[in-house]
Amino acid sequence: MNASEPLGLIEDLTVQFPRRRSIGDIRPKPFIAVDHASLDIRPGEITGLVGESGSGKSTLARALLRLVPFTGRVMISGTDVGALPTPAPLTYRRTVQTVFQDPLQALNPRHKVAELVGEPLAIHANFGTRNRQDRVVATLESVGLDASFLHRTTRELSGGQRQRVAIARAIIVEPSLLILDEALSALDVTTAASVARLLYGLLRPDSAMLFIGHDLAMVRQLCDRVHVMREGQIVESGTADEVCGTPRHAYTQLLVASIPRLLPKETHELRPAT
Ligand SMILES: Nc1ncnc2c1ncn2[C@@H]1O[C@H](COP(=O)(O)OP(=O)(O)OP(=O)(O)O)[C@@H](O)[C@H]1O
Repeated sequence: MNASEPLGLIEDLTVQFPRRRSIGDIRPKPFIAVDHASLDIRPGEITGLVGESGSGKSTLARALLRLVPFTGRVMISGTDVGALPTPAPLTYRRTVQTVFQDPLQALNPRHKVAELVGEPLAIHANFGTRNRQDRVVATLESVGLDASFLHRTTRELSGGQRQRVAIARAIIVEPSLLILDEALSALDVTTAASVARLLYGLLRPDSAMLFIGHDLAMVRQLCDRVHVMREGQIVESGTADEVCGTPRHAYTQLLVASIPRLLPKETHELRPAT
């Protein structure tokens, strides 16, 4: 895949949810959570998706994962996602992995780190079946944890370490697209910054990340390009510096104005010098 070719192409994506009937309302109109949204996701980049709570960011991500019905066109790594059955086949589920805000919900508390990180290799049986243990250790090391963590449960880890385990579990099957849905939001600033730095190291030229978040200061540091979502629509798109530095849409201006002026020191210079 060459860098000019998008890894993900989302055109006119619309997701509607039926509303419950209310008294006297025979057929209420469906609720439109994502409203004709278009964006692309380029390889080798971290694409940001920002917007206030309820603006439709997670629903857009769920459409990419083929978890909700949608109209419009979604192409991820050459797969026409709308043409896939629900649930999506294993081969596609390997292609797109997600890390959520709360790793305690996503990770079985009775399982040890070795099982949690190794499990996707068992699920995706055709992928990396040899030297499974070595691969688990190498993946843990790539997220800054070592073999001494293998036999701990998630309750024996800090929030940052848990999120690193969740990232290791997602990347062990080498997805083309890693969706980070508020993945840093529950972490303190220092820990979030160190996990954000880690994300750079994990980005391959043929893979991409979709970073969903509220924190525009973090998004500006972390992302290459940013899309701003409001009431299901993409209202502004551009490079992180354009969108966060010289926002054009009034809504983005409001979001930017809400960034604390004094950013904590740790959020500066997340990107390695180029
Ligand atoms: N399964 C569902 N049925 C009905 N409405 C839904 C469903 N899932 C989401 N919604 C609604 O769609 C809207 C968008 O929700 P979504 O979770 O995508 O927003 P978000 O931008 O990710 O918010 P947050 O930042 O709080 O996670 C919300 O009003 C939500 O209540």
